[in-house]
Amino acid sequence: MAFPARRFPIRQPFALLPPLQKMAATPNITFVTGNANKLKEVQAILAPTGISLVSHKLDLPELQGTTQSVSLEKARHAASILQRPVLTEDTSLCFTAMKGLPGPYIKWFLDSLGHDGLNRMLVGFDDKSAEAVCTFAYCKPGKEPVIFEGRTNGKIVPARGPKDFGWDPVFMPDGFEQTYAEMPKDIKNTISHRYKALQKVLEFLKDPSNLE
Ligand SMILES: O=c1nc[nH]c2c1ncn2[C@H]1C[C@H](O)[C@@H](COP(=O)(O)OP(=O)(O)OP(=O)(O)O)O1
Ligand SMILES: [Mg+2]
Repeated sequence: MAFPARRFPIRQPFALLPPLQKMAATPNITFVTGNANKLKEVQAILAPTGISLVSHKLDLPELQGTTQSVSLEKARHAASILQRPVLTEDTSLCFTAMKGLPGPYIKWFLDSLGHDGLNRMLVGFDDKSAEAVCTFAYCKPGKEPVIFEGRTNGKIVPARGPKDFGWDPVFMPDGFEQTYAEMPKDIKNTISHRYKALQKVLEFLKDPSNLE
């Protein structure tokens, strides 16, 4: 008997992470980002929790430094401008062969070099592996932010799939034959760097004392 084709090819057994659970108390969270695609993914991942997300578009200055320091500073800045608790997020793409670069500077590399240029950066290296890193920061005005990180390993491949979200077409997560761009959104949203970071954000939000 022929088995139906998989909706998404899997190279090795891969456990999808569980959808996030509904929360008892559902706080209103102000998520500050200038990126509409990030916002859509965060809303989709949080939908089962009942959390309502108020989004605020601010063009925040991004200091140079590690992913963590960029993220901390974005959150401090947003909380001080809006004078309310905020959630911000910074995304890095780290090439192993380049010891973690472009990292938090991926936005500028992608803007200048495009998908093809990101592949060309690795032409001289056998190791095409990369790590997608998502760092959320939650900050109350005048307080120190708390950060939550999610990481997904994969490799850099020639662009495949829709080109509407950043470097999705050139990132193929480990265990899959499809790039982030090719796979259905509901699959990306259960394996992604963003999903894993949001799991940790939710653990934190479950404790009401963290929100006071
Ligand atoms: O899941 C993703 N899949 C593919 N590409 C992605 C993803 N997530 C962020 N990206 C892109 C957007 C930007 O080119 C860079 C991160 O830069 P990053 O500063 O975090 O984002 P951003 O400036 O667009 O929005 P924000 O206002 O939240 O800082 O990687
Ligand atoms: Mg940014």
